Amino acid sequence: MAAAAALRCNPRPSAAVALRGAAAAPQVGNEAAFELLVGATEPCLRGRRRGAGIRCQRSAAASAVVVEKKSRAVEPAREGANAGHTESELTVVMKFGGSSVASAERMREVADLILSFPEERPVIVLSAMGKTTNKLLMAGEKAVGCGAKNVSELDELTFIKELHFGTIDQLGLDRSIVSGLSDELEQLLKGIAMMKELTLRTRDYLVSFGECMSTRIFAALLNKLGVKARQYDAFEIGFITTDDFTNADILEATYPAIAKRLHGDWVTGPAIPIVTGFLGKGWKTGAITTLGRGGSDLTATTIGKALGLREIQVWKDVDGVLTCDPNIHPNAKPVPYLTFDEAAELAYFGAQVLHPQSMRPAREGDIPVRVKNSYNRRAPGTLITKARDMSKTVLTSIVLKSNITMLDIVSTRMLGQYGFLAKVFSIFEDLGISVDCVATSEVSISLTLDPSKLWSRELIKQANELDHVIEELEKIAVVHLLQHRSIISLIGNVQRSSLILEKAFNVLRTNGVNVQMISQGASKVNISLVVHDSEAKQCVQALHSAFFESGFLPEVNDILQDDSVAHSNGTVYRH
Ligand SMILES: Nc1ncnc2c1ncn2[C@@H]1O[C@H](COP(=O)(O)OP(=O)(O)O)[C@@H](O)[C@H]1O
Ligand SMILES: N[C@@H](CC(=O)OP(=O)(O)O)C(=O)O
Repeated sequence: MAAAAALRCNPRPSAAVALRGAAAAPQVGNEAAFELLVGATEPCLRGRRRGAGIRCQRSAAASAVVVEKKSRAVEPAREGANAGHTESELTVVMKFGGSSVASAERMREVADLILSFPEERPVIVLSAMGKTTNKLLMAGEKAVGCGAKNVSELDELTFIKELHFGTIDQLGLDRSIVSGLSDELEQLLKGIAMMKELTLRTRDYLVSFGECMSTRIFAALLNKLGVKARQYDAFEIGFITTDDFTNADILEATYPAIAKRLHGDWVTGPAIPIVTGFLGKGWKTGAITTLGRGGSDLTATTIGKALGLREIQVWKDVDGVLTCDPNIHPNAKPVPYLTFDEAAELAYFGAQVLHPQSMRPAREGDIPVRVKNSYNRRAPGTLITKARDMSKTVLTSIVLKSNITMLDIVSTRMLGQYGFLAKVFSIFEDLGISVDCVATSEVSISLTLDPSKLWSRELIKQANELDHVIEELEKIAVVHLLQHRSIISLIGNVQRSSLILEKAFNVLRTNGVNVQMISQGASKVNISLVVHDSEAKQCVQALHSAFFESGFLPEVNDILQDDSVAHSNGTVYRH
């Protein structure tokens, strides 16, 4: 890990540039759109400098792990069709999640959506189709115990094959695009069945088939439509990660590597890059890694920073980031603007809509992120930028993270007061466990364990690991383990914390809820309240009604009622 850390170098902020709106462009025919997409002759003056995000020095070690191999790429149908138009640069990255590309019909829709922005030269990042990742994981779990001869009959494998081959048939494409991968997948499942074991490394290899198949199908579709596209597996073009299977971190060497590859290919033969989201390559093992569930958002922001693009767009199945999870409250409303800090906090504390780490490259590269709805293109979505006018903002969004573990740690006074806090945190450091919410006094600490780390390492399931933490802490303290707790995070303007807390506690008292811990992050955008799981949903619903539906935040409602959205350069367009 020390060597991995050495590969990182400090990101530099890049100069802000004017934003051009992603206003709905007039529809054009596919051929015309193709010419516009890949054939514009003028240099991209409005965009960012290419590779603005790649100034980091590449160490010898980093160079050694950069993968330049070209393989498994679907070659464009019209190679060379735009020779002589190589001055243009890629402008945006557009990421489409599993729900956006869940079927043949959705793939057609997404192709049409991309072509409706003929002025853009996009990099496309795709997730696996629909629920493919879940199905692959389930197939792997079942394979462990089903015996090699029964693998072909697994419902999940049948589902995955039918989904992908069915989509190919409906789109009029050639089954050979994914037949090799489909065979390889079945072989892998047989291997798992024979070994009776599914390691984290094998899980990552297993789930990679989802993105590898969806991108091949989509690239072939665009090529069939006459729009030159080229498929890329992220792990073959320089996405270098730590070897933390199922939750790998992107290493700094990634930025220059992917900028070189994507830009280089674009210049020599323009074709829309279609890149697998979610996947990388472990720098030591050379094996396929994944970036944690929902990791395609991070793939997109990494590409945005690497290429210094004008904008990063993440297309979802909701009208942007909402005031709370729509599954908890059906009246959740889109939030028009967020800062990177707000979005990062929101994602970190459990809003499924964005990957927890995805804001980091965007913030480092100062590249605006737009969250849009691929099912409702005209909805303005959410624009996430470095700064925004917070003067009228009180609360932006309410986030719930359930089933977290809380520890109450009270000193036995064996150590001095100074030593106590240091010792407690050194135990977490030694065990490699992050904590998120913390409240302390001189002799006691309440804390919650980092949910994102818990998910990836399945710490709760691995009771041994939790026991180990407690065992170590009990050498210096009395420890109470409190499970089935929820963190309710109030994301907004903590400069107005008294107002937020007054309102929130009023609501909670009215609902008879006792808050077990409060923590106000140094980031100044988040107040976290810990309550029991059994009360959490009801609390979020009551808080949402009080803050967003009762006229308490008239200025927010004013913004939401206005169907216009302002861009960060101050221009406003109407839908
Ligand atoms: N605050 C929130 N705003 C928007 N969506 C949210 C929020 N919290 C949870 N969600 C859920 O996140 C989903 C979108 O995220 P995700 O499924 O990862 O999208 P995709 O697969 O398209 O990338 C929505 O369908 C919604 O159910
Ligand atoms: N397919 C992966 C990666 C991903 O980003 O998916 P989505 O964009 O659909 O959340 C997952 O399900 O986790």
